[in-house]
Amino acid sequence: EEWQDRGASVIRQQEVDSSGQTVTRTVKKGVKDFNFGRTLGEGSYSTVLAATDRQTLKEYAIKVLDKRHIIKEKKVKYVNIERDTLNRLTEHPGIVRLYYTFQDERSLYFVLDLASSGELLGVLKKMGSFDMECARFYGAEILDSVAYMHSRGVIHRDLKPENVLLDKDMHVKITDFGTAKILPEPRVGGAGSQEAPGDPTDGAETDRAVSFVGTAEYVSPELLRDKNACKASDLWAFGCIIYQLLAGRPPFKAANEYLTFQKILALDYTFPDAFPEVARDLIERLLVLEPANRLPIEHIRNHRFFDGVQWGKGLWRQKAPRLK
Ligand SMILES: Nc1ncnc2c1ncn2[C@@H]1O[C@H](COP(=O)(O)OP(=O)(O)OP(=O)(O)O)[C@@H](O)[C@H]1O
Ligand SMILES: O=C(O)C[C@H](Cc1nc2cc(Cl)cc(Cl)c2[nH]1)c1ccc(Cl)cc1
Repeated sequence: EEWQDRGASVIRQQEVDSSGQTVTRTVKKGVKDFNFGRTLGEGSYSTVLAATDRQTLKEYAIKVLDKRHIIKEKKVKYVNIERDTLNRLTEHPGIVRLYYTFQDERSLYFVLDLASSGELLGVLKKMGSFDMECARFYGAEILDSVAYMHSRGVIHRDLKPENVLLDKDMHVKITDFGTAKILPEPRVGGAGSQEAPGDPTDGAETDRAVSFVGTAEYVSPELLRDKNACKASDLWAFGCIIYQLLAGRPPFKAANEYLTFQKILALDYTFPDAFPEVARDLIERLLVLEPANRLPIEHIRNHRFFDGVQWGKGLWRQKAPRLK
């Protein structure tokens, strides 16, 4: 039997020895337990490699960060936020799972689920755009994953097709939690415990200097206006993603970031001709300037756009639709 202390790299294994005694061995996972393979990609502060556990032969993605670089670039906070956030999000198929973290003298290591089919953005670019069946399936898996994150008090804050990875069966694995926000535990019975998703008191960035702004095309108006991100900010990004899956481009895109921000604040976007009406209706209820007026997740699940979707385990067990 094997259980592991979340996030630490300590694994305890129980075995029964020859005299019938139960023995618990403490095993520390480290670099030498893995065979490293091809490079899956590079980040600003990281390299992600495919790797195989030499004992179990299980395949992982290992994100390697250079300590000196992390310290020099003042990214220590982001690395520890990524670790703490992933440690809270361990029970959902749509979130890249963190198995262990460890370090050696030079580097830090995140041992993660391997998402071997790359980024949703890459697949979307290859297809041009998705048909309604594919947009509905990927929209549903992303929404189900966001609902789980929010239920665990986590706001992603940088949802976009690059951060939606795909596993070998073409199911969603959301990644990149270094810029997520972990909401303070709601006070039991206190005024704040009835928070609405768009309620600015729901643990939004209270410090004056905003610590993080997402990616221009998906940034919410409240983050641009009041420097406050809330759960509903992820629903704004979700609306942008659904639009992009069907249109092949995001709703707010201009020649530079400043002009993109102007379009967002002015809600200046249009739908291409022949854009499916049921998708248009959903998007119009998500791309709403006032966060509290955006459709809450339970209402999104019941929207006509998702008619026919089996929510829950069925969604994750079914075969992903063939991209056409
Ligand atoms: N679990 C994973 N499985 C497969 N590929 C991954 C996984 N995690 C990241 N990658 C790929 O590795 C690359 C680097 O990812 P990483 O998260 O280290 O940096 P990033 O977030 O893409 O870049 P930045 O740090 O600049 O935001 C990305 O292109 C991503 O597609
Ligand atoms: O063992 C743990 O889980 C806790 C450590 C905490 C930690 N040790 C660090 C050392 C350095 Cl130099 C930089 C960062 Cl960001 C560091 N973060 C850790 C190790 C590896 C990773 Cl990927 C994240 C955090």
